[in-house]
Amino acid sequence: MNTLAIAPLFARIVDDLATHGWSQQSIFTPTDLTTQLAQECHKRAQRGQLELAGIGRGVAKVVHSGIRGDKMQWLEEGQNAAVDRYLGLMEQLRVALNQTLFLGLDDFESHFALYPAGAFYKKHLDRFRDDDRRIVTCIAYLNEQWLPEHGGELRMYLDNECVHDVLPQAGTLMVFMSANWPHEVLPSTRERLSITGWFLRRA
Ligand SMILES: O=C(O)CCC(=O)C(=O)O
Ligand SMILES: [Fe+2]
Repeated sequence: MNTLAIAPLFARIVDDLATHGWSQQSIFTPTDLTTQLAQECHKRAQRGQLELAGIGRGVAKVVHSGIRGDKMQWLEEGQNAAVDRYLGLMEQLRVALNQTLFLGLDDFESHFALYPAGAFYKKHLDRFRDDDRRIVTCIAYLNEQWLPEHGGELRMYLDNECVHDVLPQAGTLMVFMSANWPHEVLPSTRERLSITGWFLRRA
């Protein structure tokens, strides 16, 4: 595998994905960027710009609070410097994934997510029944000083009935193959912020 031109952080993610289909990086987004992204997410929430997240896509989308209780807003380029910087990091990761794993990823979609205390997202796969473009899931967590007693873990259901829990700690990036790993968000005792995104393959 030729990973010579790829920065070590991205190379580690690529290697993890190639060997076991997921990667957890506890120091991915720089501290200043993480703080700015959390501030931007809060600002949008205060302005009432976040909407209750749904299940499914387009006309098939329904809000179902028994399945997920987060609020979200899709990210767009050119609205905020921190968001643009984050999208730039994801673009570097997209190029690294294509160079090494030949995934043919040609787009990235992502949204801020805010889980109020007590909210959760039940076990699911990140694929819609009628759309298999989502290939790789990436989640960046924005929560300073998250402690185990706060709950809110991302629970990954791995092979052989094993689970792997990830604390939504600021700076952590979780990356996994969207079709392979069922996962859920456990309820937390405090508000939980993140950016969830997907690398997409051509339709
Ligand atoms: O925030 C997380 O840890 C996971 C979110 C998730 O599974 C999703 O939005 O599909
Ligand atoms: Fe998910």
